[in-house]
Amino acid sequence: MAVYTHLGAEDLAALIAAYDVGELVSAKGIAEGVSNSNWLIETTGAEGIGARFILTMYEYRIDTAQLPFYLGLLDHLSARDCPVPRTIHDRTGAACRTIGDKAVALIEFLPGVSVDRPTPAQAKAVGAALAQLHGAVGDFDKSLAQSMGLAEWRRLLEDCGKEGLADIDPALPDLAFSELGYLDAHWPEGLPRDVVHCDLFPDNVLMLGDKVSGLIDFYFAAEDFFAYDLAVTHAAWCFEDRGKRFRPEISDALLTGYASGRSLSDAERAALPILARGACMRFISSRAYDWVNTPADALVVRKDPMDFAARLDFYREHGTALFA
Ligand SMILES: Nc1ncnc2c1ncn2[C@@H]1O[C@H](COP(=O)(O)OP(=O)(O)O)[C@@H](O)[C@H]1O
Ligand SMILES: N[C@@H](CCOP(=O)(O)O)C(=O)O
Repeated sequence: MAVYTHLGAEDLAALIAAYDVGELVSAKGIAEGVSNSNWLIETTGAEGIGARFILTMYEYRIDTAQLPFYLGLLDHLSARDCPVPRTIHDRTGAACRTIGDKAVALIEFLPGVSVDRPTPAQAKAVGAALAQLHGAVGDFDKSLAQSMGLAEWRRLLEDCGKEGLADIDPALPDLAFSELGYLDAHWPEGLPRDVVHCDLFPDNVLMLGDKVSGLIDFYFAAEDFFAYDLAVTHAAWCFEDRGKRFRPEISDALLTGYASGRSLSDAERAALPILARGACMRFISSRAYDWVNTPADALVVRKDPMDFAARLDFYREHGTALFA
C-alpha cells in the first residue's frame, strides 16, 4: 500500500491546473510502492505530452532538497533515449511543487508491468538497459554522494542492536557484523563510477513482453561504482524462493545483456564477488532497520532481511567462480 495522504478533488484539480496537461479527468491511488504516495492521473491531454501521468507525493526517506537531482536525472536519461519517464514541468518551468507541506512531482506515465519471475530474455533486456543507463549518465551535470554505503549499513545495523537483529533471526547479528568487517577490509577502490540507480529490483522495471518499457524509482540513485549497480541488479534478479535458489540462466542472461552495452574491465569483474556481497549487506541493513522500526501492524509490508542473508551465503561460497 502506498497512498499515505488523502488528496481531495479540489487539491488535485488545482495542482493539475498549474501544468499544461489538459484538465483533470481521474486520479487513482496506486497500491504498489513503499516510500511515496503515487496516483495514476488522467487528464483531457495535451499535444506531445499525452493524457496519463504519475503523481508522486514525497512522504519520507527522500530528502526533498535532492529533488532537483532525482527529477533532473529522469529528464537527462529520457532525453538520451533511456526508457526512463521524464518529469513534467509546470507552466513556470518548475519540476516539483508543494501541496500543503509536501513536495509533489508529475511524472510521465510509462506502460508495462513488473515481472515476478523473469525469463532469460527479460533478464538480458534488463542487463542491456542498465548498461544503457551507465552509458548515458556521463554528461549529467549534477551529482549526489552515496549516503547508503558501508558506513550507513553499519549505522543502521548498530541502531537495530544485537538483540533487535537476533529477534529477526538468531544468526543475524554475527553474520551481519562479521560480514561488515570483511567488507570494510576488502571494499575495492578506483573502479569506474558515476551516478547509478542502486535499486534496480524487478518492481522498479516495467516490461512489455521481453522489452524494458520503463526504469523507475531513482530515489536511491547516487554516485557509486557501475559494477556495484550491476551487483545490486544481479542480487535482486537472479534468485527465487526468497533468495534460497540461484537461477544461473538469469545470471548468464543479465550479464550477457549488460556486456552487450558496456564491457566490464578486469578490475570490475574481479570486484563483482565482493560488490555482490556488499549489495546483500545494503538490503540486509535497510530491511533489518525497517523491520525493527516498523510496527507489525503498519500499513507497509516489512521486507525480510534474511532473504538477502541467503543470497549473501551464495555469493560467499560461489561468487568468485560465478563472475570469473
Ligand atoms: N512513470 C511511471 N509509469 C508507470 N507506472 C509508474 C511510474 N512510476 C511509478 N509507477 C507505478 O507506481 C508504483 C510505485 O512507484 P515507486 O516509484 O516504485 O514507489 P516507491 O518509491 O514508493 O516504491 C510502481 O510499482 C508502478 O506501478
Ligand atoms: N528495493 C528495496 C526497497 C526499496 O523500496 P522501493 O519500493 O523504493 O524500491 C528492498 O527490496 O529492500
